[in-house]
Amino acid sequence: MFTRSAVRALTSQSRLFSTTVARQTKVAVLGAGGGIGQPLSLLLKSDPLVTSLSLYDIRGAPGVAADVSHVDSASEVTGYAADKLDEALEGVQVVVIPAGVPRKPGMTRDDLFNTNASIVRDLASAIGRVSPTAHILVISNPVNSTVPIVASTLAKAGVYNPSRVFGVTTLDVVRAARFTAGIAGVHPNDASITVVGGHSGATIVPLLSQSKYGQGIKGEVYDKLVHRIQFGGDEVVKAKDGAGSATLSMAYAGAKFTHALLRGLNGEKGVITPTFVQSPLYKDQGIDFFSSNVELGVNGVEKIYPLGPLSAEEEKLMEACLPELKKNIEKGKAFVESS
Ligand SMILES: NC(=O)C1=CN([C@@H]2O[C@H](COP(=O)(O)OP(=O)(O)OC[C@H]3O[C@@H](n4cnc5c(N)ncnc54)[C@H](O)[C@@H]3O)[C@@H](O)[C@H]2O)C=CC1
Ligand SMILES: O=C([O-])CC(=O)C(=O)O
Repeated sequence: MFTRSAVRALTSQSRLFSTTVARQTKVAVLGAGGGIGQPLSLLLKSDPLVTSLSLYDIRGAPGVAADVSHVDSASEVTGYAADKLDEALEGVQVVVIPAGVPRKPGMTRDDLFNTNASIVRDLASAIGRVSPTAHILVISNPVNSTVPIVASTLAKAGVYNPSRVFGVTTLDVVRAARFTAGIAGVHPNDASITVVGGHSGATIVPLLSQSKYGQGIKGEVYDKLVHRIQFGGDEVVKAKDGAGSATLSMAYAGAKFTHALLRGLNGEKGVITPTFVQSPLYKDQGIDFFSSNVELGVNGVEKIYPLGPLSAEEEKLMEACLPELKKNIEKGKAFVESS
């Protein structure tokens, strides 16, 4: 006999992987040995839309692969050591990248740029060479810069397709639903919130006014909620006290976004979620990449939705978001230009 909370847990589990129809999809995780990479690999092993899982890291991927491969789902798992990147990328349709260093207390995501920019550039360059038509899901921070780095690296190699490069901002969406549901006293599944902009502090803009349960939250409670959504990452960095940043919730969010993309690639219609992509929405202000609701389909990005009506508070949040986002994007592009 299931308790009510057990039934709820099963229901939300089935929300993570809501489809059982399978097609042949090979997914690679680059950085599979890390804090995100390991649980993400486990979750992807359980995804019925993944038929083959290719796990790569400069350290430890064969061990993670041996471990995860014993899980009794249908997919095949192979691990690749540091010198086997090209083999890991052979024939993949989707590449998820959580490779790179995480924050310590007192650091911003931008402080990771110097280390992670070259890691992401070199991985993108290998993808462009070995699997140029793969869909690339970038988790490595700072996402506002690493996504332009991937795009510019592929463009330099002559293989860039903007429909196939995504910054994973799903953790912001997951947090927004969880935190809003906590205030409204409802299940997070009912409190879905569109989060737009980018993935760092002020560039994270939750559109609470467009949500049934978000729109009633006002005053100090609203301000605190917005701050918590924008700085949820810092909350985890502080609590981990030098041992890294969000890994488990990020693995969940990464698996959720990957599954959404696989549903779209599988031909399902109406798969819509926020993600950071090359976007026309603020192009007139010199901002080429932006996160908003995107319909995912057989080609990757099928349709980029406009933001819809914003409240006065959200207009102000957007004013703070845009200049910072623009700077982060330009920094990423300039890095590849000068490489
Ligand atoms: N997009 C988002 O919402 C989030 C992004 N992140 C970011 O994800 C990244 C990874 O975080 P964690 O897993 O906690 O770090 P971690 O240090 O635990 O794992 C990173 C892994 O990347 C591997 N790696 C380093 N260079 C590599 C290369 N050239 N090729 C392949 N693998 C390589 C390392 O060996 C390590 O196993 C960080 O940049 C972090 O800031 C973290 C949480 C949320
Ligand atoms: O805060 C960090 O550095 C990791 C991250 O992106 C998040 O948790 O949102």
